[in-house]
Amino acid sequence: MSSLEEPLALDKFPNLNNIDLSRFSSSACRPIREDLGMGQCWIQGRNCFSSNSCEEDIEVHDREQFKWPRQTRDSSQGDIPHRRTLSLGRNRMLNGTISASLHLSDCQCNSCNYPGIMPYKLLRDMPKYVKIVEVGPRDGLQNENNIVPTSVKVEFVSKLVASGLPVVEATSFVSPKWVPQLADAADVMKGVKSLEGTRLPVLTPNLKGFEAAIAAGAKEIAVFASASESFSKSNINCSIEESLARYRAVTSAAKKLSIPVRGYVSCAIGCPFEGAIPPSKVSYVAKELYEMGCFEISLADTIGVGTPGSVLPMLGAVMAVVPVEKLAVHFHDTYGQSLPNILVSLQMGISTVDSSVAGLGGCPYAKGATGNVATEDVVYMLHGLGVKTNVDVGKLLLAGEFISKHLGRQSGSKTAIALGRKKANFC
Ligand SMILES: CC(C)(COP(=O)([O-])OP(=O)([O-])OC[C@H]1O[C@@H](n2cnc3c(N)ncnc32)[C@H](O)[C@@H]1OP(=O)([O-])[O-])[C@@H](O)C(=O)NCCC(=O)NCCSC(=O)C[C@@](C)(O)CC(=O)[O-]
Repeated sequence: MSSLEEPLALDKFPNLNNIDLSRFSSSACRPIREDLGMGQCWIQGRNCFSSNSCEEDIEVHDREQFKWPRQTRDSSQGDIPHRRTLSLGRNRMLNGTISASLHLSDCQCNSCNYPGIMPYKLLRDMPKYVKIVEVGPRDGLQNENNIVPTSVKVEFVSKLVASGLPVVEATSFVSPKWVPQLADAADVMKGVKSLEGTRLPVLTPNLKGFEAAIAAGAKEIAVFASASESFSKSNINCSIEESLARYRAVTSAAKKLSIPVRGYVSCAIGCPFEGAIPPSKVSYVAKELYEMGCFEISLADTIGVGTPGSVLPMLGAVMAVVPVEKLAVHFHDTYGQSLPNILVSLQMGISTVDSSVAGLGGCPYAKGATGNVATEDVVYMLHGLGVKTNVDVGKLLLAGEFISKHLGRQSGSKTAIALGRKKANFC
C-alpha cells in the first residue's frame, strides 16, 4: 500500500509545521548564515551581505509609500490570536492592480534569487487561527427545493455546534413569500437558543425581520447589501441606497440593545445580471456597512466567478477603507475557485472565512450559483497549513453526513467523500 493510500488519522492531517521546508531551497541558499563567497545569505532572515546588497533593497522597500493602509492585527481587539507586523509584509498597487508582494525579506541579489525562498514567502504570513463562520443552516437550506423540517434543522445546528464551530448562522428572518424554506425561523430559534459555546446569528433584511429575530431570542444578526444594483433589486426588492438606509435603521435599533450586527456585501466579484463588479463599488458598500456599525463585513462572491486574479484587487480596494481584521470572505464554489481564493485572502491578512458543511448553499435569487465552499474542505486545507480552527473534524463530518443523508444526496465536500471512503474501506 502506498503512503497515499494509507489511512490518514484525523489528528494527523498533513501539516506544514511537520515539513522541512529547507529541502526546497537551493544548496547555495540555506536557512543558516553561510559565507558563499559572493556574500552571506540567510534565507529566512532580513539580512543578506553581498556586493548586490539585499539590505539596499530592503531599505528601498521600507521607504515605499503604501497606496492603501496596511492594517496591523491586534489580538486584544478581537478573537484572532494572531499578530501581524508590517515588517513581515507589504502590498503594492501597480497599474491599478494589486501586487501581493508579501515580504520585505524577498531578496533580489544574485546569491539569493532562488526558488527555494518561495515556501517562506507564501506561507509565513498565514494567520495562526481562522474563525470559520458556518452558513449551512441558512445559506445552505434557503436554496433547497424541498423544505427541511424544523426538527431536522435544529438537530443539524446542534451537530454543527458540537463540532466546535465558533459561529453558526442559524436561519433568516426574511419574508416567507420570498424564501419559504426558512419560514420557520422563529421555531428554529426556539430549538437552538439554549445551545451554548457558539454564536448563532440570523439574517434580517429590515426592521420587521430584526424585531422578529429579537423576539425569537436572537443575540446576533446579519444584514445583507449588494454591490450590484440589479441583484439588490432582485434579492431584497430595493436599490443599494434604499437597502443602506434600511440597514442604518436596523443597526441603530441593534445598538440600543447591544446586539452585534454583521454586514454582507453580495456580488463582490460578479453579478448574475451585470457581470463583473468594479472593486470600487464593493469598497463603497463595505465602508457604508462598517461605518453604520457592522462589526464584521463579509465579502461574498455570490455566484462563485472569482479567481485569485479578481479577488486580490477587490480585497485591496476594501482593505483601503475597512480594517482587514474586520473582514471575512464568503465564496461560492461554482468554478471550483474557492480554496485558492481563500488562500490568497489569508495571505492578504484575512482570518475569517464563511463556509457551508457538505458544500450546501446558493441564493434563490442568483440563478446558476452553486453551493458555498464546503467547511470540511476549508478545515482540511487550514489544518494542512498548520492553521488552527478549533473544529473537531470527526464531528464536523457527522454533521455533514447527517444533512446529506436527509437531503438524499452525496456531500458536496471532496474531503468528506474521501474520508468517508477511507472509513468504509476500514470498517
Ligand atoms: C426584503 C424583503 C422583505 C422585501 O420584500 P417586499 O415584498 O418588498 O416587502 P414589503 O416591505 O413590501 O412587504 C411585503 C410583505 O412582506 C412582509 N415582510 C416584510 N419584511 C418581512 C420580514 N423581514 N419577515 C417577514 N415578513 C416580512 C410584509 O409584512 C408584507 O406582508 P403582507 O402585508 O403582504 O402580508 C424581501 O425581498 C425578502 O425577504 N428578501 C430576502 C431574500 C433572501 O433572503 N435572499 C437570500 C439571502 S441573501 C444571500 O443569499 C446572500 C448572502 C448573504 O448569502 C451572501 C452571498 O452569497 O451573496
